[in-house]
Amino acid sequence: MHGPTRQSVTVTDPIVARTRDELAEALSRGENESAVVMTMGALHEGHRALMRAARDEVGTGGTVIVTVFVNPLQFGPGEDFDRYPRTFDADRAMCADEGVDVVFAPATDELYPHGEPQVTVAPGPLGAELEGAVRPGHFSGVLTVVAKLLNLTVPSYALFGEKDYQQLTLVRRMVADLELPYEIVGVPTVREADGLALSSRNRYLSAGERTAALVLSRALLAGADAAAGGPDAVLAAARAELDREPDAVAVDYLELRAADLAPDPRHGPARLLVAARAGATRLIDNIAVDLP
Ligand SMILES: Nc1ncnc2c1ncn2[C@@H]1O[C@H](COP(=O)(O)OP(=O)(O)OP(=O)(O)O)[C@@H](O)[C@H]1O
Ligand SMILES: CC(C)(CO)[C@@H](O)C(=O)[O-]
Ligand code: BAL
Repeated sequence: MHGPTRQSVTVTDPIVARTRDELAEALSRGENESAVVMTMGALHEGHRALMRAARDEVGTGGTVIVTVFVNPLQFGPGEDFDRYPRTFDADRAMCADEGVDVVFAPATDELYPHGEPQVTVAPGPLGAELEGAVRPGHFSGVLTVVAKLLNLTVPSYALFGEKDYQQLTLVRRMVADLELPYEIVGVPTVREADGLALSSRNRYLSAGERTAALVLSRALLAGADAAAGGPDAVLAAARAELDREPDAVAVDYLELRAADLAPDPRHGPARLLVAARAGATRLIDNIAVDLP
């Protein structure tokens, strides 16, 4: 009898492209479909889910690209651009683990060689609501860099997490309104076992703030569970959960929107969204709600 044999797994390092020329050279090697996952680095299991979904889209013969770029254009003054976690070695290791083919990690002046761009993408009215109301200019910065990264990576698919639901919605709208030839794929939110949505910013939280932050997912679940009672019941149930611990977090908004984020949904698929600060850390989360 033979004992168990250990299967050896070969992990191939992805090509790391720092310039647009290196990216073009790396992409010229792949002949099949490609998929891109755009990130700001500090990768976690949510990003891993996006990489796996990307691989599912293109298969083993396709090319999976991960971009790592902390985009200054989407940060306002006083936000955390300077202290945003930069963990490139660990990020590259996760990409290798997931069989990612190409990591595009440009410096700021590679992507913005003429400084701040003169021509940017206007996100429309939704860009000034919810996150956009708290972070003016944020979605113009996001959509501008997403458009640039789409056009540099030229993927068949681009994957975005539902955790940033407004971002996903606006990216879909940009692609539709500007006739961009890319398919946008949304990926469900990955959570810790206790419900907290994974986020690179979770690492800013103290133990007490992390516990306090759990009120967000509890409020969303309470809201979704109350869907049979209609929109007012959803909001009341979520609000009651937040009010149970008034000092846990400082809520920026709790809103129920249609699935496309139009205001005041009455029936059908809707989305309950929340944003709050736990200490100095801003967190967002959302959940699907099925209104009768
Ligand atoms: N928990 C998650 N589940 C699924 N997708 C996620 C999750 N967290 C982030 N993503 C997605 O990963 C992509 C890159 O996001 P990003 O690098 O900003 O990570 P993040 O954790 O959202 O960081 P931040 O803390 O800055 O919000 C986005 O499409 C985002 O929606
Ligand atoms: C899409 C994105 C990578 C653009 O900088 C960023 O907004 C993010 O990480 O969600
Ligand atoms: N995850 C969204 C990017 C940002 O907060 O700037």
